[in-house]
Amino acid sequence: MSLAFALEKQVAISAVLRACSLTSAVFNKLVKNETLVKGDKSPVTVADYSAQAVINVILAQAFPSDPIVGEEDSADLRNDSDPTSATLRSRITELANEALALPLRDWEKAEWGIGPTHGQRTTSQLLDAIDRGNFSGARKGRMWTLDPIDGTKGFLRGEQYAVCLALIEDSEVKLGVMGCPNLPLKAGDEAGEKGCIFVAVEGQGSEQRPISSLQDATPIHIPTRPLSELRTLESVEAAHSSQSTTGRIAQALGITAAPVRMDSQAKYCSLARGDGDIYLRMPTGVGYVEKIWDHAGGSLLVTEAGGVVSDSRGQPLDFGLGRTLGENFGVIASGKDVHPSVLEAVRKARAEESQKL
Ligand SMILES: Nc1ncnc2c1ncn2[C@@H]1O[C@H](COP(=O)(O)O)[C@@H](O)[C@H]1OP(=O)(O)O
Ligand SMILES: [Mg+2]
Ligand SMILES: [Mg+2]
Ligand SMILES: [Mg+2]
Repeated sequence: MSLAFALEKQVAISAVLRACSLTSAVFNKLVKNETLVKGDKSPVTVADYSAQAVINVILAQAFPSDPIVGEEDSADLRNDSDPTSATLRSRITELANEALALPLRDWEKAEWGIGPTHGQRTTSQLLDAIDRGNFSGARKGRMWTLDPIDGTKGFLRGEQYAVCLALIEDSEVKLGVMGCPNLPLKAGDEAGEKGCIFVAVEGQGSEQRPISSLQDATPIHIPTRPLSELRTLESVEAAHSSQSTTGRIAQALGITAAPVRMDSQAKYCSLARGDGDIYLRMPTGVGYVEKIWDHAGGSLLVTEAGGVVSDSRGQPLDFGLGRTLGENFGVIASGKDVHPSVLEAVRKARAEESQKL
């Protein structure tokens, strides 16, 4: 008898790996006019669009009736009066076709829409594939959620980013697959091999595999450490999480080590394998609403590694509200044993901040 979600896991790993090979290749060749600035002022590159196209083509072929909540849409690419738009479209077509046509690994199946035997997809088919990600989310039923490049700013700096795909059923995350092409296999080993994929399935645990050697799955667990040795993990971008609030929380916990800052869900991955202990994401108060694709896979990876993920009030993240997590109360993730102390420190930090107002 095969384990639950065995096929979904294989397809998701294949899709994420193909997207990772694309994003790694693009980074070295990205030229200036291949980045757009979206309505919310965040950057998006040809790599984000083509990675979403690749993953959505594969999901559509393997699971044709599954809806997808994906970050990107093709609206900015369909502007016929803008010459940049045409350049981006042809680059995306080339990149996505290249990644889809890569040779099949021994466990991959051509019926997932991949491998050299499939013909080239047209630009129109690929833009439509990107737009398969326009599902609005739902409390009931099955859906995928995709962030083709989480941490686009990290990607552009040559630092951390993650290709993140998760399967949700009835608001619960069942499967998470995250590819981190720039993450060292061992924390801090910048000179060593980079490129990890993290996989979690509900009830089956969390694992890390080297991108270069996929068969070597290592189960990962959050270690137990004394409070005095804990390190916090937070965003590089001060606009994404209040560094003054996270500083107060760390202080209330008696943590003296500097925070480990990195972009993307690589923070959840680092926490799950014990490279940091407490992921703090505190609202900056400018009305940003967190999106489900930024937390679905990472939160399952942490819970399956023995941790707890909640908002800053201790409430579970709700993946059934639509494309967003609703009102932003932040995210707090850590090992089970320290989580209550972190929530207490959050309460203390908040009280101090309100006294200062
Ligand atoms: N103002 C904001 N506040 C919080 N998160 C944001 C904001 N703007 C963009 N993001 C998203 O936060 C995530 C990265 O945060 P971080 O790396 O700091 O953890 C990304 O998903 C990024 O989107 P994107 O996927 O476009 O990079
Ligand atoms: Mg983005
Ligand atoms: Mg993101
Ligand atoms: Mg993104």
